[in-house]
Amino acid sequence: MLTSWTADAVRAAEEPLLAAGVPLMGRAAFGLAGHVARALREARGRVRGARAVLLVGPGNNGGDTLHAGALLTRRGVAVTAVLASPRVHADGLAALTAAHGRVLRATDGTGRADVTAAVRAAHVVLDGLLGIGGRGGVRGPAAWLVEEVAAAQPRPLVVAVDVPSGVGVDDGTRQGAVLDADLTVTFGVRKPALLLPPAAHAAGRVVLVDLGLDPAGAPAAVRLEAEDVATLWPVPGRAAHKYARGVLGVVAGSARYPGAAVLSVAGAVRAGVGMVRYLGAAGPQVLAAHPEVVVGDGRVQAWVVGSGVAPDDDAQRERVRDVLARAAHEPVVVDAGALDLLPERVPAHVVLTPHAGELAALLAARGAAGVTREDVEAAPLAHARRAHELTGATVLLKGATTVVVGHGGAVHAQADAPAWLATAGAGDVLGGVLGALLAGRARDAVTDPMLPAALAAAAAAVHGWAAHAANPGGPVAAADVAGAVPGVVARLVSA
Ligand SMILES: NC(=O)C1=CN([C@@H]2O[C@H](COP(=O)(O)OP(=O)(O)OC[C@H]3O[C@@H](n4cnc5c(N)ncnc54)[C@H](O)[C@@H]3O)[C@@H](O)[C@H]2O)[C@@H](O)CC1
Ligand SMILES: Nc1ncnc2c1ncn2[C@@H]1O[C@H](COP(=O)(O)OP(=O)(O)O)[C@@H](O)[C@H]1O
Ligand SMILES: [K+]
Repeated sequence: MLTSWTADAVRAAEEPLLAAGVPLMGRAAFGLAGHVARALREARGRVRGARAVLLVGPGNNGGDTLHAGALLTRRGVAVTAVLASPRVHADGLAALTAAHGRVLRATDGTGRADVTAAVRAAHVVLDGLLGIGGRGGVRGPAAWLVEEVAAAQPRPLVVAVDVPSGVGVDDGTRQGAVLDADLTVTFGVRKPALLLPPAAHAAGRVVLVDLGLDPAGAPAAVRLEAEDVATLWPVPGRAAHKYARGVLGVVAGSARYPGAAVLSVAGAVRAGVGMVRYLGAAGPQVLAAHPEVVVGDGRVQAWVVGSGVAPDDDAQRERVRDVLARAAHEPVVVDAGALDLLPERVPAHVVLTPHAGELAALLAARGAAGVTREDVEAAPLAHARRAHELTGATVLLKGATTVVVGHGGAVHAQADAPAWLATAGAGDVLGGVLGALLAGRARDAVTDPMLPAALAAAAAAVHGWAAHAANPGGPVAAADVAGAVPGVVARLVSA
C-alpha cells in the first residue's frame, strides 16, 4: 500500500529528529542528487558533462535543491541555480557557491536572457521553488520560470523536489501554473498531492528518499497495490456454494439503455459472484449475453442500482426506491440514474459511483448551488468528501485517478487505468465488479464501516488493471474490460 501524510504530519514527525540533530536536509539532498544522477545516466548514458538548472525558492525546498546541486557539481555536472526570490536558504547557497556552481537571479529582470539561455541548454531542471510550505501557488518571477521551462525545446528532464511546486500539498489541487515533472523525489513519506488528482498527474514517477520519519495517526490518503487487493478479494472456500458466495441483485438498464444492464451484469459475473439476479426491462438482452443470470426477484446479499436507468423509466425507478429503502441492512452500489433517488442519510455500505458531472449534480441537489463538473475536476477530494459528509455514503468519484472517501473520511486514490478506459459503458462494468465484491463480503461490509471504501478502491484497481490486460497499450471496449477481469483476479489471488 502506498501511504501519504499531510504537511503538518510531516513537520510533526520531523521535529524530534531535528531536535536530536539528525541531518534531514543533508539526507534529502544526498538522495535527490543520487536520483538526478541516475536519471541523467538513463537519459544520456553518463552524468559528467550534463547541464542542470535549479529553480530555487525561498524556503527549505530551495535549500534541498541547492545542496543537491552542490553534490552534482562534484560529479561533473555544470550547475546553474536560478534564485526566484530575494530570500534564499543561506547554507544551501554557500554550499553551491563553494562547489563553484553558477548563480543567477530571476528577481531583477535584467538577467533574464541568461536565465532563458541556461534553461534552453539544460539537460535537467530541478524544481525547488516550493515544497510543503507552499501556499497559493507560484507567483512573480517563479511563475515566469515555470513558463520558461515548460516552453523550452528540446524539453529538459524535469525533476520535482519533494512535490511539484504550486500544488495543494494536502488536497491535490493545482494552485495555478505547475511544472509537469518526469520524476518527483519526495522526502520521508509521500505527500497526498502525489496520490491525488489533479496534482498527482504533474508528479511523473515518484521515488521516496527514506529519512527515518515515523508520522503519527492514519495516513491522509492511500493507494492499494496488488497484494492489498488480493487480501480484500472474496475467494470461495473448499465447501462454498453459490448462495454462500453471495447473490447480487442488479437493477440496471431500461428500454432505452439495455446495454448498461448487460455491462453491469458482465462486471459482476466476471468478478466472481455466486449468482446475479436481474430486475428490469432488459431481461432478454441480459439473458442472451449471460445465460447464467436469474431474471426476477429473490433473496440477495447486495445490490447494484442505477446504471442505464432512464429518468422516465418509472417502473425501474420504483425498484431502485425499494432497494434504497432496505439499504440499512444490505450494501448497495448507487450509480448514474439512481443517484437522484438517494435518501437523505445512508450508511457507509451504500457506495455512490458518480463521475464528476454526476457528483456536481448530486451536490447541487443538496444545497451546494452552482457546483459544476469543472469545479469537481479541479478539486476532486474536496467534493467527494463533501458528498460523503452530506450523505454518509462511501463516495467513489470516477476519473483518470479515482478517489474514494469513506467512513471517518478515509481516502483512497487509485490510478491504475489507461486513458483508453474513458469509454462509454466502462462505468457500468465497474459498478458490477464492486457489486460482486460487496455481495461476497456483505456481512463484513455492513459491520465494518471502513471496509466498503477499501472494497471500492479494490474494484477500481481491478477495473483499471483489466483495461490494461484487455488490450495492452491500445483501445478497449467496456465489454472487453469485463472479459479481462477473471484473468486479473486469478493472477491476484494466486500470487
Ligand atoms: N524541515 C527539514 O529540515 C526538512 C525539510 N525538507 C524540505 O523543506 C521543505 C519545506 O520547507 P519550508 O517549510 O521552508 O517551505 P518551502 O520550501 O516549501 O517554502 C515555503 C516558503 O516560501 C514562502 N512561500 C509560501 N508560499 C509561497 C508562494 N506561493 N509564493 C512565494 N513564496 C511562498 C513562505 O515564506 C515559506 O516560508 C520540504 O518540502 C522539503 O523539501 C527536507 O529537506 C527534509 C527535511
Ligand atoms: N483519463 C482516464 N484514465 C483512466 N481511466 C479513466 C479516465 N477517464 C475515465 N476513466 C474511467 O473510465 C470509467 C468511465 O466511467 P463513466 O464515466 O461512468 O462512463 P459510463 O457512464 O459511460 O460507463 C470510470 O471507471 C473512470 O474512472
Ligand atoms: K518543489
